Amino acid sequence: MIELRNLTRHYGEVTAVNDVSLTVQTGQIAVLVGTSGSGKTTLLRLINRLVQPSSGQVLIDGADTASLPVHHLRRRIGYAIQGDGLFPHRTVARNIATVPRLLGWPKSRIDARIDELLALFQLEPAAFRDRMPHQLSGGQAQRVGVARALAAKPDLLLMDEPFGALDSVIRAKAQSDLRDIQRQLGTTIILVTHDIQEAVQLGDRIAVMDRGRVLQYDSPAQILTQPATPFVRDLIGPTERAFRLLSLTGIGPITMPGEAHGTPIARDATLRDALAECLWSGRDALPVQGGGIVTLDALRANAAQDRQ
Ligand SMILES: Nc1ncnc2c1ncn2[C@@H]1O[C@H](COP(=O)(O)OP(=O)(O)OP(=O)(O)O)[C@@H](O)[C@H]1O
Repeated sequence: MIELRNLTRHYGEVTAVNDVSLTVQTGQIAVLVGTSGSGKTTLLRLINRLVQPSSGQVLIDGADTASLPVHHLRRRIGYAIQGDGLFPHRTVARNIATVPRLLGWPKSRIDARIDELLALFQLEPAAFRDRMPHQLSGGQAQRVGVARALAAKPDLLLMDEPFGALDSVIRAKAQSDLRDIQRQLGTTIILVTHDIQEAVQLGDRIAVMDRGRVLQYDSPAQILTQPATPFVRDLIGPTERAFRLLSLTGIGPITMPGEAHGTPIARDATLRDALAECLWSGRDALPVQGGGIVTLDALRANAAQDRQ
């Protein structure tokens, strides 16, 4: 569990982070969103002490990080940044091995970990181990960057706009890969993004920041349906919120017995997918793969219920 207690950081006249307190449970993803200059990156860097707090504390599993040597802390906390940050003159394998080597892991353990992570990120180890970063696509380099951050099995992974440089197709894939990998490894993640949809899709909790303060720290559904301030409401986009909310729920709960025509929708589709398919194909009901149907009426009733 990560606890931030009254964290503040001043830069001269500017208060980049202003009295922030929040808790991230082990194995959860917390996403920091907010306008440019709201303090997201500074808050992230206060956690691994790339930036020193003016006041306040960071506790990991109850231990104040101020009492830990900085190098020890950085090895327990993975850090992945936009544009991957790979060392350009080191192979993929050497990049991933950076922290395990610092920790003095035996070579056999490091080699096994490199292959395990490459396979996890769907990069064939034999083909990618010895490549140089310039021989990777942007999406592949990004995955290697995240693999490197995870190499020494950190308690916590900090990610600063990790998918910012990717196109929307690769970005969606990288997001769902991250979710899967996070579930498999149980890593606690704190992630900064500008993209509200990314926050809604990835976050167990979302912290909305403005001028150094956290205005609301809640589940995506709470943020969407009960924005704490007009700023939060505007940031999540009043015209988009209905669709964002639909994207949080699978079709399972509204699937009912019945028959419908046309191409079936996947059983793990979201309510948003189902609505889009109804609108696109001009159907009032969709068959669901494996049996049952989803109707436009049920989608509408569900959306009305979520708003209450
Ligand atoms: N090293 C620094 N020296 C002086 N001011 C700084 C420094 N780092 C950040 N700031 C200021 O602190 C505030 C918060 O910056 P920060 O980078 O944390 O915001 P951000 O929300 O991550 O922004 P962005 O989304 O644009 O990356 C800004 O006003 C910024 O100018």
